[in-house]
Amino acid sequence: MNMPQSVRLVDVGPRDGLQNESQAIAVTDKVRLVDDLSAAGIRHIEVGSFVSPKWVPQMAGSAEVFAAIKQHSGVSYSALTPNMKGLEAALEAGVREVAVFAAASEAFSQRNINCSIAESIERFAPVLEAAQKADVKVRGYISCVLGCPYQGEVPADQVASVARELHAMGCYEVSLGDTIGTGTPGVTRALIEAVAKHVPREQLAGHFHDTYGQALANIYASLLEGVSVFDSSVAGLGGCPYAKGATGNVATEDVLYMLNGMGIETGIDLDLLVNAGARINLVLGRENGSRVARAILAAR
Ligand SMILES: CC(C)(COP(=O)([O-])OP(=O)([O-])OC[C@H]1O[C@@H](n2cnc3c(N)ncnc32)[C@H](O)[C@@H]1OP(=O)([O-])[O-])[C@@H](O)C(=O)NCCC(=O)NCCSC(=O)C[C@@](C)(O)CC(=O)[O-]
Repeated sequence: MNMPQSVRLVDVGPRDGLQNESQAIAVTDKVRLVDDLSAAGIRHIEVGSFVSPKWVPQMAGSAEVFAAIKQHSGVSYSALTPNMKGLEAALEAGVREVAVFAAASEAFSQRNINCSIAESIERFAPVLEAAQKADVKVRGYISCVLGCPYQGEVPADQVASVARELHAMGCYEVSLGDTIGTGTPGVTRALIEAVAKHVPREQLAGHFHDTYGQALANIYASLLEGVSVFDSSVAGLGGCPYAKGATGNVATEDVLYMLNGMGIETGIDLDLLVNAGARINLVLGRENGSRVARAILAAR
């Protein structure tokens, strides 16, 4: 397998990162974060979610955020939509890319979206159909691909089967989520091999939380398997409201530093990205979750 020469980083900080914050965050701060990320050269930004505000209150203002961000051509600004209600709200807000989200674990599916895996796939079918009619791209997520906070081990075959369904129903990319960050490089490679029997590697993405400090190693393992799209959060923002103790996604700055060192192209400016992370940390009163950013900021 050839190592990819370029990588697309999807910054999920404004959504996966901020969804977990209990303090109120002003729309202007969310907008600033998205605009800072696009200015740093991020070409895919997950801006928010159209989900129940009772379940995830922090994402309630997503339509306002979409209305206020500066949208640049060549940048995809996406949002989560778990059902038709979410898709309708996203379309009304002018969103051009959405994501449906399933799980590979029944227990997590129930806690996260209040239905079984099979029911979630049924709910997604009209979302895919309506999105395609509106010429809106749909990405698919699978949570708990390398372990579940409620069920423990998750068989790779189960992940592969959900990935096959999402791909077959029209998701242009399937993002494999290590929600609780327990995966290690060997199982990551085995998982990609199992899933790649059903979904081409060029249509897979890795979404690693860094709870156990394994995310960069798992990204390297995924690169060896030919995966060239990774989700990450600037400054390592976030966690997951339905996975107790989960820390944020791997920090975008840390992934970028590794890719730069390997000569892999991303189009992202590390210094501008560090500034974006530093600014949102100031707003949140939070310590920077990126080791690379901490080192760069200390050296400045
Ligand atoms: C999926 C539902 C809505 C089902 O929730 P439900 O309660 O089963 O839905 P329902 O259809 O019975 O509706 C109940 C209420 O929610 C409303 N409702 C229904 N749908 C919507 C909507 N789209 N937007 C706004 N409101 C909505 C609906 O109108 C109704 O309002 P009420 O009559 O009670 O006032 C709920 O479980 C939910 O919103 N869950 C949120 C899940 C979520 O956002 N989780 C975090 C993101 S996933 C993630 O972080 C993992 C990922 C992707 O990053 C990968 C990884 O790392 O693993």
